[in-house]
Amino acid sequence: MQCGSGDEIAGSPYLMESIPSSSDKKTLKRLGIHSSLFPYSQSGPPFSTSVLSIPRKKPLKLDDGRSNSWLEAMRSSSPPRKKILKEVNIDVSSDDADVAYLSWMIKYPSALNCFQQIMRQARNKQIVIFLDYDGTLSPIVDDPDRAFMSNEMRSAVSNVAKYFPTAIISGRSRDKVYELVGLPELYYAGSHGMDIMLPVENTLATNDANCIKATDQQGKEVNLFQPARKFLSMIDEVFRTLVEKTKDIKGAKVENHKFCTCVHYRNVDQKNWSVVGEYVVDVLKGYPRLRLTHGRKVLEVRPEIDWDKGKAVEFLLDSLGFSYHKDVLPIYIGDDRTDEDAFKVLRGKYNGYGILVSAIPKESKACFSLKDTSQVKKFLESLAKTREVEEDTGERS
Ligand SMILES: O=P(O)(O)OC[C@H]1O[C@H](O[C@H]2O[C@H](CO)[C@@H](O)[C@H](O)[C@H]2O)[C@H](O)[C@@H](O)[C@@H]1O
Repeated sequence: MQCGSGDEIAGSPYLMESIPSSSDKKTLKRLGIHSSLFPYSQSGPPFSTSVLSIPRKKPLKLDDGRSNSWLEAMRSSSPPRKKILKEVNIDVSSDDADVAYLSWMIKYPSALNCFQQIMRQARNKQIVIFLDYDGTLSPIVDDPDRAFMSNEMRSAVSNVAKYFPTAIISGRSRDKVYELVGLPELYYAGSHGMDIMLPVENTLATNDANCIKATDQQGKEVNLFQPARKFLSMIDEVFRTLVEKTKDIKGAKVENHKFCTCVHYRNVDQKNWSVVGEYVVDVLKGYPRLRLTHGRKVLEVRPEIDWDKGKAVEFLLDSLGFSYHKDVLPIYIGDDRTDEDAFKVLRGKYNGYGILVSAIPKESKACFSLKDTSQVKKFLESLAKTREVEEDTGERS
């Protein structure tokens, strides 16, 4: 089965060269984020190293190469393509951009073009679908409160869930993403996987110390797996401090996602990005058990626990009874750096497929790509249709 580079999944995509992004460097610099906040080696792909750890006692510095990579990652965190090209002062025609995108697709082929191959690989396996929300099911918009998914997308997701276990894994709070998606038949994980809702019959979750019983939106008893429970009040405190700190920065918006909080800078004048970055870093100096990551024009504060979207995928697969890797083909569709943790887990352990949603070339651990949310919808529709036909013709029962 082909994955990315056109070779077998095992190994080959890693042999490809990274696509460097100088725009990210500039962005982080503008955000005033300090290099000592970024303890990871930058020799690998930028996404997999996108976690900022707040230093315990070290002074903050901004002057080594590592911070530049982090800055680059921040800068490139948002299409549209034309704007990005303008931001990095590259004089390219759209033809050049198209060529760059097409070359990138050699490594990350379209999941639509490779659909038959994906289905062949799924033969005799249970497909499990994982979906990110923002930028995957809903287009990126300026106001996070208005990031709605279309009814057509909702029905595509609902159809897929008729045939395959389907989970949403979002950086938003679980309640918020449930409200936006509104499909009770799905599994939901909010706060980057730190808040997972499972049926009460799920014994794996029931036996875990991080698990509590609760009721869902329909009043049904459920298990909630919340590995960062003890950080609840700390996150709330940081949220309130960040709201206060950034209240005079026009366009800054702070969201409370229960187990993490974030500061949006999408609508902040670029000359003030460094102020936003400095304020967040300043606040976090008082909280050594929290760390900083970033998404698309957003700085995210979360507990420094060994948990991310990748861990959430593993937990959900185990909980749903798919611990035996050969029986399952997990597919994860996402657009964000935080989704890279999940892509990595899928590749490494399950021979599953990460699909990156991106209209611009980006280095990723995904195997395939889709250009935008409309292609995501098409892919989901094809999955449901294919399985429906297979069941109708008795090819699969
Ligand atoms: O994991 P996700 O479901 O992708 O959530 C990640 C973040 O998504 C939201 O922010 C992003 O989308 C907004 C609406 O399109 C956009 O305005 C913002 O710039 C993006 O970063 C959400 O508001 C964040 O809290 C999530 O962490």
